[in-house]
Parts: sequence; C-alpha cells; structure tokens
Amino acid sequence: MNNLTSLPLVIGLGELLWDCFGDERRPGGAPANVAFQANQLGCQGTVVTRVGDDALGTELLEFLKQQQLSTEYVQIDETHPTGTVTVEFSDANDPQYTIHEQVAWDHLEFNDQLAALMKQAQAVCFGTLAQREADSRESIHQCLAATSSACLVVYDINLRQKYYDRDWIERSLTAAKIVKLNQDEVQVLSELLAISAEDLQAFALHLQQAYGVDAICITRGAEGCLIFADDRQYDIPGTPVEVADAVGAGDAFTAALISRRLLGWGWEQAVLFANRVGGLVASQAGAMPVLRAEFEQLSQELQKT
Ligand SMILES: Nc1ncnc2c1ncn2[C@@H]1O[C@H](COP(=O)(O)OP(=O)(O)O)[C@@H](O)[C@H]1O
Ligand SMILES: O=C(O)C(=O)C[C@H](O)[C@H](O)COP(=O)(O)O
Repeated sequence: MNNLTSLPLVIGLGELLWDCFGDERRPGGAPANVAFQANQLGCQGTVVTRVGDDALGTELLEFLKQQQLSTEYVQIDETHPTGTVTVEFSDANDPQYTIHEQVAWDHLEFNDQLAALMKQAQAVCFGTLAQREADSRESIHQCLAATSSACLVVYDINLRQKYYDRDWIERSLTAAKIVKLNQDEVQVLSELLAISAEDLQAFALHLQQAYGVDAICITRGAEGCLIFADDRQYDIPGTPVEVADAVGAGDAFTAALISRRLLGWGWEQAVLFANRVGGLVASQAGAMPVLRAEFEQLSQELQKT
C-alpha cells in the first residue's frame, strides 16, 4: 500500500454508488460517504469497494481522483454493473432509498492487498446493506478480522428495504466498538432482537453488554443525537439548519465522530462536533458536498470551548 501520509487511515468498507435524484445523480453509498468526509476532516479516508467495468464506474473513479481519494482499493467487476440507488423523499422530507440489485459492490473479493490495508487502519466503518450478498458479507468480515486490536471498528447499521437479517446484524454488532443507528433503526432493531426500546438507556446498555460494544450513538435528525459511552449519556440537541436534503447527514456525523475520537477528543466535544457536521451536510445537496473549510472552522471553534 502507498501510505504517503501520516494522517489516520479511515476505511469506508462497502458500497460506493450513484444516488439518483430524478434526472440528477450524485456519488453516494454510506461507507464511501464516511471515507469521503473523513478525508475532509483531517484523516486519510479510503474506500474499499467494487464498481462495474462501465461508464458509471469510470465516472466514480474519476470523482475519487478529483477529490484526492485513493482508487487503489476499488475493485473492477467485469460482470456486474456499478451500483445505483433511486432516492425519493417522503412528505416529511426524509430520504427513501430503492437500492438496485446484483451490482458490483455485492461482490467484493477479499485478498492479500486488502488484508495489508486493514492491518494499517486506525478506523473502519461498515454497514448492513453491503452484506446482503454472501460474497461481500464474507469479504467484509474477513477485512474486519484483519484489523489490529487498536482499530476503531464502527458499525453504522443503515437498514435499507428488506436487506437485513438478524444473524448478519448480530455478527456485525459483535465485531463493532461503536454502533451508530437512527431512531427508525432503533425500532426495527428492538423488534428484531426482542429488546425493549421504551427506555433508550436500557436499550443501549443491553447492546453494549450483549455484544461487547463500547459506544452506542442514536441520531435523531433535526433533534440531534443521544450517545451512550463510558457509563455516561450525552443528549445533544440539534442545531437548526435549512435542509437541502438529509442524504449523507448520518454518514458525515459518523465520519466526524471517528475523526475527532482518533485525534483524542473526549466524547462530549466529539459528539458536539459530529452533530454540527451532520447538520452542515443536511444543509447541502447530496451525500458528498465539499465542506473542508467549514469543517475546519467549526473544529477550531469547538476546540476553544
Ligand atoms: N434537519 C436537520 N437539522 C439539523 N441537524 C440535522 C438535521 N438532519 C440531520 N442532522 C444532523 O445529522 C445527524 C444525523 O442525521 P440523521 O438523519 O439522524 O441520520 P441518518 O442519515 O443516519 O438517518 C443528526 O444527529 C444531526 O446531528
Ligand atoms: O449506501 C446506502 O445505504 C445508500 O442508500 C446511499 C446513500 O448515499 C446513503 O445511505 C446515505 O446515508 P445516510 O447518511 O444514512 O443518509
């Protein structure tokens, strides 16, 4: 691997795709969004994924290059096309995703190159969607098994349509140190794992104890977030923004939290920062807006408090 920088290496492991909004399309895919944002947040964000041998795949590779992200770990699939997602919005302006099937990122292949990369990672973020096919599911868990014991393994649950299963979720929870989920996902998980979510503190404690997770982050859109870590609870209200679309807000939150924890920030400051970063991304169109200067300014402001 060409590790040319000493910045913390943050891997987004799973889907890189096109989010399609009517006639427009923008790069997306939850783990790729995390890697992209980590790159803007002072880390070396790197995407591990697979695209098709087609024009949409070539365009994604070009996009990564333009944004100074490595394309070294983007596999090219000769038989499956580049992934696409149709994004629509509910009456409450919440994004709804239709994820198209049998695409390149369903068929990630674990190999020695990925093992070497994972060994060097300071953090890795993965989700549930990219585990819908056995090929990528097994490769993702092989990648996680190749990380060092110091690596911050983050599971951003991201449940989409019917693409989840109790066994995959439990296996992923067991592999993770930090788990991120939104309010809707709390309800789904509560039913799937038969854990009451009436008391969120008890819900989080159950996940922490049953699966050996250090921190549980529950995001609540405009209402901010609730974090359980170090035997404490951080209840952070939202900061009002004018929403362009909330696509990628959760991934930006996750990337910001990872980046500041890796820099040694305490939970409270890191969460305050992540909350604001999520809001900033919700105020912009698409999952990967360029906001490097805004993030830096916010980081400096919060560091002074
Ligand atoms: N409308 C909004 N106003 C202010 N902050 C927001 C808004 N939407 C999202 N955020 C910020 O982004 C974070 C993640 O958003 P959320 O929608 O809960 O995640 P996800 O995209 O995973 O569903 C929230 O915790 C909040 O900090
Ligand atoms: O990969 C997926 O699951 C997709 O549907 C593509 C989207 O780009 C992200 O999901 C946005 O994720 P949020 O940050 O939760 O808004």
